[in-house]
Amino acid sequence: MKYLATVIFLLPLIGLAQVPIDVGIHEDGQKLTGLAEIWHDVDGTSDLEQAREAYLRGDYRPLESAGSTGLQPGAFWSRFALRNSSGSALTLHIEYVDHQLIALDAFARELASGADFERVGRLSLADPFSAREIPHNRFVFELTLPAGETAELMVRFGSDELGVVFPSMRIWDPKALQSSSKLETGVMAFLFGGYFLMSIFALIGGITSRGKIFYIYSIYSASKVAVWSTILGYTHQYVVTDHFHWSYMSLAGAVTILCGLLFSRMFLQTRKHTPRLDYLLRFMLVNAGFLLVCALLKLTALSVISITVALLMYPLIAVVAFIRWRQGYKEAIVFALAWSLLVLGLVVQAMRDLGYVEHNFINYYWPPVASFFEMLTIMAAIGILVQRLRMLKEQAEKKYTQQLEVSKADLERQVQIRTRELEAAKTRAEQEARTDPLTGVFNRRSFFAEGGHLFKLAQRKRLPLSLLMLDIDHFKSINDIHGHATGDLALRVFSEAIVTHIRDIDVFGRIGGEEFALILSEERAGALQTAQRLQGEIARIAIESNGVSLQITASIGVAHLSDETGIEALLQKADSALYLAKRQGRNQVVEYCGMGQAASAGAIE
Ligand SMILES: Nc1nc2c(ncn2[C@@H]2O[C@H](COP(=O)(O)OP(=O)(O)OP(=O)(O)O)[C@@H](O)[C@H]2O)c(=O)[nH]1
Repeated sequence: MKYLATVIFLLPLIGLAQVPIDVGIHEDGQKLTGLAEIWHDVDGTSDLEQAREAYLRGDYRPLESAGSTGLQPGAFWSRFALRNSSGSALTLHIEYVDHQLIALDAFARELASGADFERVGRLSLADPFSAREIPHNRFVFELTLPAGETAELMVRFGSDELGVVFPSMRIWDPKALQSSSKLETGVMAFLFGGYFLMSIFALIGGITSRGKIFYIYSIYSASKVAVWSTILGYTHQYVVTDHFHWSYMSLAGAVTILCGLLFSRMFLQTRKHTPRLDYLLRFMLVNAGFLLVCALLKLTALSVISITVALLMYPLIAVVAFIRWRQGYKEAIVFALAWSLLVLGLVVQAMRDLGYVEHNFINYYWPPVASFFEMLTIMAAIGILVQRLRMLKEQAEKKYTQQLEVSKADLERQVQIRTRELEAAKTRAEQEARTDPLTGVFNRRSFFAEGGHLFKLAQRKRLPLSLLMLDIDHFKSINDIHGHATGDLALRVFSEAIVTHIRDIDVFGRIGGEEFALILSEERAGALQTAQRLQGEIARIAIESNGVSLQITASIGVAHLSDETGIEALLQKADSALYLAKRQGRNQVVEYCGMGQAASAGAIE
């Protein structure tokens, strides 16, 4: 029995135990504790004793993948040995290779000493950050190795219900880890500062332009700071130092995925231009919402499934952006490039998490750096979009101004035409109001108005004035025999004949039916002479009616201004003379010669 126990005890040293890793004073993190002896504690409940038993049973195997266990439940144990080959006592800092783990427990003893293992590290995400012996954003524990000693270590990597574990650790001397950590934090601070600046710029852009897209981008960029600082452990280190929980990583992830999806849908205008693909984006949004709820409720398995679905569907957005570019939306190609950068980073991360790609410095930082360049490129896409929209706006404004000027000139031209038309219409209306529509000479009202002026002038200045009343003889029979139209024609021709043979200053008008009146600024002799001349002109009128030439004559009564008070009185006198002319046989000029003249006063043949 004792022999058997000795064999079992020595077995690891003979067959299973891997060659110890030589460590010295200058350890720069290049050496890894390795994946040679790994054991999967499926339900995660085994303690050190049980892990040792599993080791002695030979259950520890090299990890088959490139670095990660893939998504697995429970815990993983790693066994390795470190040999101090420096010749003096060493203090080493052993750092977990990946971001964060739920819990890490490390035990050590001198190899082959048969001594009990001692705990050298106990790190838990749930513990306050101040509880960490080495204040580092990743799990680090300290190991002291006396000169020439080889230590055997058992490390437990606990991932709670389900998780991805990288069961290997970097070996550092404390100073090297410190300076590397400073450099790393400086680089990350630069990236976060960049995200933050982009967020602020976008916010200012949103406030000045009132563009919703700027606000979403601003939140998206800020969420990137949240998600990467949480994943990389800085939130636990600097912000939520006491009650950090793994679900905060899912929470930050859900928020950034939501923001990214909202931003993409808005930037690419998928609802309008690619409605079918937009349903997929909506599904992605619902999934991201689900992830948010799972994170809040701290449901590990569902969170992991949801985030996997979200990331698997991420490349779709680059495809949509490409389609939008093909539809003629120029900025979409820049967006497609940006999103592809992000997807590339996430693919690298996924490959690493699933154990297909080796875990190294480059693929560890690729995702946050790719994410940073994604945001920078999107910013450029927004810039191009804004520039294009501004140009379109300027062009539209220019076109609008030109059109406005053309319309204005058009309007002015139309107003001018209309004004001229209205003025002409007004003149016409005034003319029509003043003239007799049939003959075009003054009507009765304007004859009295115009004649009234002449009358008053003559009265005041004692100038001569005569008034002639003219009446076409037997006009009724012209109407009766030749028709009313011929009567009208006779009236027109008669008027024209008179107008043609009088002066411009004379006032001639139609005062009723076939009665006309003429005011002359002339003395008796001149007036009578004009009357006779007009009589002669009238007699010469020949009106063509139905092939017959029709002659007309007119009777004229003449009165001269003496002591009349108004033009009506003078007209009455002329009318008396006209009456006499009619009575005496028509076609003659009769002059009014005072009261009682009706018998014969001055008939002129
Ligand atoms: N065609 C036409 N006839 C008119 C117009 N105004 C009045 N008359 C006619 O003129 C005629 C005037 O007739 P009367 O007053 O009897 O005089 P007359 O026939 O000219 O006879 P004397 O004056 O005595 O020579 C009437 O028959 C009216 O109907 C008009 O605008 N057009």
